[in-house]
Amino acid sequence: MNSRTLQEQTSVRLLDRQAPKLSIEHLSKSYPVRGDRHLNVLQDINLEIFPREFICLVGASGCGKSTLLNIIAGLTPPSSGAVLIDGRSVTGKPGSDRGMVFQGYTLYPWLTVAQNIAFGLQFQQMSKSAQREKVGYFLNVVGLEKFANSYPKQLSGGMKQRVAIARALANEPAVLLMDEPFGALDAQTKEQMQEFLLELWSKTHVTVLMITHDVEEAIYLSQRVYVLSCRPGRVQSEILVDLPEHRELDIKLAPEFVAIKRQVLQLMRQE
Ligand SMILES: Nc1ncnc2c1ncn2[C@@H]1O[C@H](COP(=O)(O)OP(=O)(O)OP(=O)(O)O)[C@@H](O)[C@H]1O
Repeated sequence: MNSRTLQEQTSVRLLDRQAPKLSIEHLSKSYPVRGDRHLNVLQDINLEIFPREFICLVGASGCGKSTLLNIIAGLTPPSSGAVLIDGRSVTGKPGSDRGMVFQGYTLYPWLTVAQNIAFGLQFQQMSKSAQREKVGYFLNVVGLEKFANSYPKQLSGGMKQRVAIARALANEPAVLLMDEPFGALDAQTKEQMQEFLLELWSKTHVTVLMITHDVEEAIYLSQRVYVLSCRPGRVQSEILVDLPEHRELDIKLAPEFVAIKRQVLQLMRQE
């Protein structure tokens, strides 16, 4: 089986002396429900993401994946526990250290592609020419130079998500957080976007945490997959995706890929 235990992976990292980019420590979240009862959505979540890792989080619907990502992004407060980026606690307001891409298209319809990408830059102390240069760079990275002056309604779903990713990356986040970014796309566009995302990740070296329902997508994109159990959401297991870093779509048919997929699916069924 192409997986290592958590202890084995941890010892490899200790040898590498690598500090985590993002750490979640003993994080729990509950929502008040009727009367004085509480719904425990997340319980004692602990996870670590190392610089330049691409990590996916999978789990059944309603197990708290979006809640966890929203807490990391600073959109929802945790009930207890901490989120650390580069060792510093960041629980609180959303910050440019955490770029977020959602499933729904969240572009500003009245702004052009270039203006959407530039949106966060105007709040930074950056000259207009530096902003233009940065927008040009990210338009190039996501392959949309020709659409700089188009409006979101003139773009396909995949193109809109490229713009959303470029907008998040332009703020140079420490971690890129993605919540089912390709969930609304048809199967073919989704595969194109997966290829695009892997290429982008190898170009930018950004650290990524992505939520997906799609186990195949999680394995294709990531180095490790966290499986969340339900009610309350807990880290049920962590699978190492021991596949070459450079991946073509055909790898999804390889026996080692299928073996990891079987392992993840079995873990998800166990819970
Ligand atoms: N603001 C809220 N108040 C009360 N309960 C909430 C709130 N937000 C989420 N929940 C509950 O928390 C649980 C987890 O929701 P969440 O959206 O995080 O799950 P998920 O794993 O992302 O689901 P899906 O995969 O279907 O998107 C659900 O039972 C949901 O009803």
